Amino acid sequence: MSQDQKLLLQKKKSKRNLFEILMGSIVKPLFGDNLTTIGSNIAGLLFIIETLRRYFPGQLKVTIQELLVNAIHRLPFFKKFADKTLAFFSPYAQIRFTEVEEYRYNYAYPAIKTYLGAQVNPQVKNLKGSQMRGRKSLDFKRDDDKLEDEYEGVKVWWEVVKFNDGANICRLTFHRSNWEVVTGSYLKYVVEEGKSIEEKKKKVKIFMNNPSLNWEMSTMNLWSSIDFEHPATFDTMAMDPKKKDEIINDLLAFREGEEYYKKIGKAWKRGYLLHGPPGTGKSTMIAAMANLMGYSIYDLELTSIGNNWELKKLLLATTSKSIIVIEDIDCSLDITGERGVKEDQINAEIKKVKKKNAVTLSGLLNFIDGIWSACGQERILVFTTNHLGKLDQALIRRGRMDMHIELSYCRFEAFKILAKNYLNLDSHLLFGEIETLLEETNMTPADVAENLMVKDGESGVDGPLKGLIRALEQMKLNQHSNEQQKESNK
Ligand SMILES: Nc1ncnc2c1ncn2[C@@H]1O[C@H](COP(=O)(O)OP(=O)(O)OP(=O)(O)O)[C@@H](O)[C@H]1O
Ligand SMILES: [Mg+2]
Repeated sequence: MSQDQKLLLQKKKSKRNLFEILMGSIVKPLFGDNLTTIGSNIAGLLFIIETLRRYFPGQLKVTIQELLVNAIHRLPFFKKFADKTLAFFSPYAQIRFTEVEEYRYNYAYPAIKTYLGAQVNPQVKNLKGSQMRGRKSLDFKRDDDKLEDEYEGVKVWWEVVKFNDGANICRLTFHRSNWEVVTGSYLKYVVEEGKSIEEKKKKVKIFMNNPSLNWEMSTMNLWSSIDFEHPATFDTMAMDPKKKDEIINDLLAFREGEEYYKKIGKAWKRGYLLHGPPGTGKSTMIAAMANLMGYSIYDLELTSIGNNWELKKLLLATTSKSIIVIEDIDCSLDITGERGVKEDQINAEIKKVKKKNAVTLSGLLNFIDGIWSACGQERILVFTTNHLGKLDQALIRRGRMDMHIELSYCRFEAFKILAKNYLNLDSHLLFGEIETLLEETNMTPADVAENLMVKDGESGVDGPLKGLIRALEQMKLNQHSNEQQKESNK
């Protein structure tokens, strides 16, 4: 027999001895004198086991614990008695985290569960494995309902308790002498760690508001969502690199800005107004923003909302770390009329339809200034428009929309990014000619991109580049004849 085996045997023996001693002291009197003493002896037994459990929460064998807990739960009187007495003398304290606390969802609960689930190492015996859509790797989660954790040399014990009615709690046991560490920094650490794990796993989603006619009483039905899988990034955005860097830096500073916003006493929100002709990349930039920040998008369709109250309700149901988007703001609500813009026949028709829509400019402004500031943290608001001049100044003044971003026709700097994306080209003999033509015409990045797509049967890069030159020359001719036409009409 090896030295190790001997030691193990010795350990086992000593454990059995302790158990026998304990049991002996109880069993003997238990069956001694008469039956009337049995009740109090059972209580004594339970009391001792419960004491052991409380004094050695981590060490006691699970089977004994379960035996004890089951026995105690079947005997409410003893449980109450043991609980009260032991709570008084026990050097251990417990904190319970329930999913719902005073009728409100307890956000610490899922964070704690995520933290506990993430404590995976080779010593763990029970794991859960899963693979989410779009992921290559498998995820493993701890599947034990008990966990011993250590933080700054302090030992604590977690237990996830599932009740028959479906409610779950996470229970933390720790020595009272560690009260400061546990309630001060440890729990903060656990919740933050859990939230950051959730954050990393979170998939970016796009939410669309359901027509208010379909709403039910519950707020769950206000928005429908799907996974957001748009491939656009700032790398692939064709625009002036300096302007691009400015926007990226602004977004990143916003994300890291919690302390700064607190210091200056402003709500942690930022508004971007994207304006420019169709096909210049406004919607593409919103996708790039979402991918850069890892924020979900709430695509707000104002025309399907009945009134300002519904707008409020929708906005209050958005989560933090999100981008709330209102595309084509000039077409979404009747906010241009106040400025007396001349309307043509078609616009007048559209206005008639819009009149029915009761979301007003003041409703929207109230939201930006008031409710907007009150609803949680970290939100970005993006408006897009093709017609900056049509918008009411009140809506777009600085402070409401912090940054105005103009997306415009494709010039050479933007073209180089598209040439890299579509043809993997850094330079080419035809670039010079294209540069001059792009300066002389107004072609959108969407049209340039379309021309750079390699057509069926084409190989190499010359075909798409020459195709682009032809399209640009044609555009130049058209622009020229349009100008001549205008001149002759004068
Ligand atoms: N600046 C750009 N960089 C990269 N791709 C672009 C850019 N602008 C347009 N595109 C391409 O053109 C397509 C249309 O662009 P997008 O939908 O973003 O335009 P938009 O400005 O939102 O137009 P609209 O005003 O009509 O909504 C995109 O799918 C994208 O491939
Ligand atoms: Mg768009």
